[in-house]
Amino acid sequence: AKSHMRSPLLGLNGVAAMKACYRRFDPAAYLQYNYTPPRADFTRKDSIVPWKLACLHRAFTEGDMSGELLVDIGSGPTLYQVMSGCEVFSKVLLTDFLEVNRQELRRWLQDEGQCSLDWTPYLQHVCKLEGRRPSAWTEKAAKLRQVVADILPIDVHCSQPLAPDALPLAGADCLVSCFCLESVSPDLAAFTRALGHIGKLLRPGGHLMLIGALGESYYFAGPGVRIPVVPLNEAQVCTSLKESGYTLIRLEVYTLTQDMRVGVDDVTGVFFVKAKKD
Ligand SMILES: C[S@@+](CC[C@H](N)C(=O)[O-])C[C@H]1O[C@@H](n2cnc3c(N)ncnc32)[C@H](O)[C@@H]1O
Ligand SMILES: O=[N+]([O-])c1ccc2c(c1)CN[C@@H](CO)C2
Repeated sequence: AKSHMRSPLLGLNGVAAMKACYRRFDPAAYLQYNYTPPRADFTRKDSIVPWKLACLHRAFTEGDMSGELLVDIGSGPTLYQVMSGCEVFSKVLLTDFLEVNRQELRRWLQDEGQCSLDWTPYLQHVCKLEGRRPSAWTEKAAKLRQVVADILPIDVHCSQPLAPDALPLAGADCLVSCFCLESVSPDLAAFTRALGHIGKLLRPGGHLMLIGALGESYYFAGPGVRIPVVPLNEAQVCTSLKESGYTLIRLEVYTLTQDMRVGVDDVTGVFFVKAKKD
């Protein structure tokens, strides 16, 4: 007899259910949905990706950074989030939960084979933000390939998200994390716990750059791959940061215009946080 259909997620705890969802994450589709026009349109001032790159550029270059090691938490298949930081820190570690994403990053970094997205326009845009001519993008690509030391597995729901020997004892000097915590947590409490877990990877006085979704309850990570998201508002982000031992330096918010809502999620805004670990 046909075994009755059982939802694969029933009976799993919230974190396990989220991990089951991520088994269907499709890097190429994810990049197509979020990192091509209109959301990544460098000819438009109101496009989301240029806004994110401007926030990161300012945060990394306003003179309060120190140290050598930058760690990106939940990198996914994207590199934009370290294109400013790679000029400030001598060592960058990328991390992700899924091997398919780590493979995507490795393909670009080892400059071999077809990548799912051409990062050239991103490199050129960040060069422009740095006052360099866009043709310097080849130098920035070389810089990025030179400073990225490794691409590591990570699980932000573990109290120790990385392998024990992944970081120096003192911890990282800076963390960046974009659209990870709220997209991998079953609820606000788990989001806040994960924020605390990654905080343990950061040295006291180190900085956290956090980009995330506001008011989002789901997103598609491929055709029919619907992933639940913890819907956050600004106040919850600030409270979670405080509860997890960070001091807020700056919070900036981007509100999506109608044409940025392309049907791949129900996100209403994007937050950028620069914070310092107490
Ligand atoms: C929405 S994507 C964000 C990707 C990228 N940082 C960006 O800015 O677009 C969320 C990422 O979190 C990763 N992820 C899923 N579960 C995770 C976990 N338990 N710990 C850390 N990362 C996880 C996924 O593999 C995915 O790459
Ligand atoms: O507009 N964007 O640049 C952009 C980039 C990535 C993501 C979103 C929006 C919204 N959904 C999240 C996953 O929860 C992923």
